[in-house]
Amino acid sequence: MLKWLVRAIHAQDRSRLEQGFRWLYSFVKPQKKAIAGLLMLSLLASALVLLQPWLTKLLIDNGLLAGDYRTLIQVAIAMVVVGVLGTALAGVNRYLHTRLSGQILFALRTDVYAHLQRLSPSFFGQRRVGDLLSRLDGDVAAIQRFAVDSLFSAVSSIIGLVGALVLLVTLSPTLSLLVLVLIPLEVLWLRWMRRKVEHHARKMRERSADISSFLVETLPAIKFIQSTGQEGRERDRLDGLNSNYLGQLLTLQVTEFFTHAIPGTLTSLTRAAAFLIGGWWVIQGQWQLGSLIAFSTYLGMATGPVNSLLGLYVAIQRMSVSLNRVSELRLTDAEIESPVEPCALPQPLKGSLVLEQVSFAYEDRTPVLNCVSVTFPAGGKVALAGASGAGKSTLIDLLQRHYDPQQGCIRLEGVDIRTLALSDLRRTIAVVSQEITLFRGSLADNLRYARPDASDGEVLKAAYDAQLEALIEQLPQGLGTLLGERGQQLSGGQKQRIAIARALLQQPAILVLDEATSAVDEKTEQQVIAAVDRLFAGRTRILISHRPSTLAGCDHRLLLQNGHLSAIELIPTEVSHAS
Ligand SMILES: Nc1ncnc2c1ncn2[C@@H]1O[C@H](COP(=O)(O)OP(=O)(O)OP(=O)(O)O)[C@@H](O)[C@H]1O
Repeated sequence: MLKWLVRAIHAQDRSRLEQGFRWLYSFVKPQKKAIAGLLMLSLLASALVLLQPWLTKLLIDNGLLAGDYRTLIQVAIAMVVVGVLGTALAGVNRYLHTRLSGQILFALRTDVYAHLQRLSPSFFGQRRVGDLLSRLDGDVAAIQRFAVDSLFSAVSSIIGLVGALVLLVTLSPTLSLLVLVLIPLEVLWLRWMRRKVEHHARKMRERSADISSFLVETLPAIKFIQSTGQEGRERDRLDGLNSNYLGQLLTLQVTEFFTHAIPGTLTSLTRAAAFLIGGWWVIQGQWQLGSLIAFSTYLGMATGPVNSLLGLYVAIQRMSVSLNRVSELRLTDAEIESPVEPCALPQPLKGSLVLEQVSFAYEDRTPVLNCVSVTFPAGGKVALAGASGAGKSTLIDLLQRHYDPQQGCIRLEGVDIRTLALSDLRRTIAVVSQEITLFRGSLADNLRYARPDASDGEVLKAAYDAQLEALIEQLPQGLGTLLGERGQQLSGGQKQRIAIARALLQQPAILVLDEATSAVDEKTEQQVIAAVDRLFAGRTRILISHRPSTLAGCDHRLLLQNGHLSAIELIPTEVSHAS
């Protein structure tokens, strides 16, 4: 079944699509019972729909034309009962269907999101956020719609088609031959059109991703755009992107229109032919009027499902485009994985870090670190200096395993960090970097981000230690004040101190301050560093800064230059000295 489906789609990368379908099926499978229940309801609903024209036939032939008023009343009551039952069933169906759709949609989206969480910064560096958004949102929804809606549409179409065909043949086997001409013609047409629809659907999703990317990029930069007076240019860019999208949308609409219009016209022609032939028989007295009306209704009911079954083909094409785009994300391997059986962190953890012959280069770039060996002694306060772009932040990224070195090894307390659980490693080394991440929520929520279980007292103490007292007093609801999106109402220095308070709460064995106090004045910086020294006395601290005053109080000083680390002052190291 799967292989047939993949072959039918004519995908370029069949194995990826096959994997995509398997993935999709793993979400549909647990809902088997709910799906079976809904299918039963659909079956009942379809049977009720099929019953209506037959009741009309009985009403005309056995009631009206036969002059039998009793039958007329009975059929009319039956029609009301069938109508009410059908409406009730449709309501229940709709509720259960929406619930099932939602459950599958959210499970799919959470799964893709969880996979993205495992990918390294280099993946996100190469991707546009807008494109990721459109895959997580639009494409996942398109896949879910296919998985649930199309399944039910297919089942009710098949029931409708088979039921209508049986009733057509019952009413007139000869006239039913018309369907044999109609269906092959429709199939031929739709086979021809399907590639065009697939092509235009893919293009349209790409244009939509362009708009999302534009908005994601420019909305956070509105202030910069205003300062540089480029509002008009950005509006023009958006106009351009909008008209590209509209152009593609219209092309798709026109293609889809013709895809469905021709089968629709063929259906009308067939019905007209049925009326001409069947009508002649009625005039000749060879057939009953009720039968002709019922036949014409069933003919519409038979061609409807044929159209939607063939439309399903188009839906599969479109869904396969989305499934491919989502599969591409899902099949991107995480470069950094937690080991299957991680080593336990040595206890008590003193916090020594050793780099042994570490070399690292970003893809296709010159090496940032070249055979670097160095020890960050447990409990020491080490300054890491170096020109902008020398690779200081990269070195810190290696410590937290956002990347792995191409050569050499990094040891925490003598243990290769690649053998540790990622969560243990990252909990042990807290990094306060230049870019501060703040989320929607209160100041207290943001402070306890890395330690959600911290008590109010602990949060307040960490905030005071990070010199946030003045800010808390100034905010209308103190720690409970909502910070808004990305903490835009805060100064750079305030954000930095929030990040330091977070690290204080986390109580890591190793604390890295990567230009973490660059935005505060020197006096506040001295106070923050003094608090860090007091609270982290005996723990390993690595300070990166361009300010001599920040680096002055360090036990050891290192200079990163041209991929090599040299000691400004001697640091005892077990492996070799700073190379
Ligand atoms: N994701 C990346 N992909 C490719 N190259 C990168 C990436 N991140 C950084 N680089 C490059 O690696 C080099 C080191 O960058 P890094 O950010 O580590 O320097 P830094 O010493 O921390 O600089 P600064 O003091 O300005 O923060 C730079 O040349 C930078 O352009």
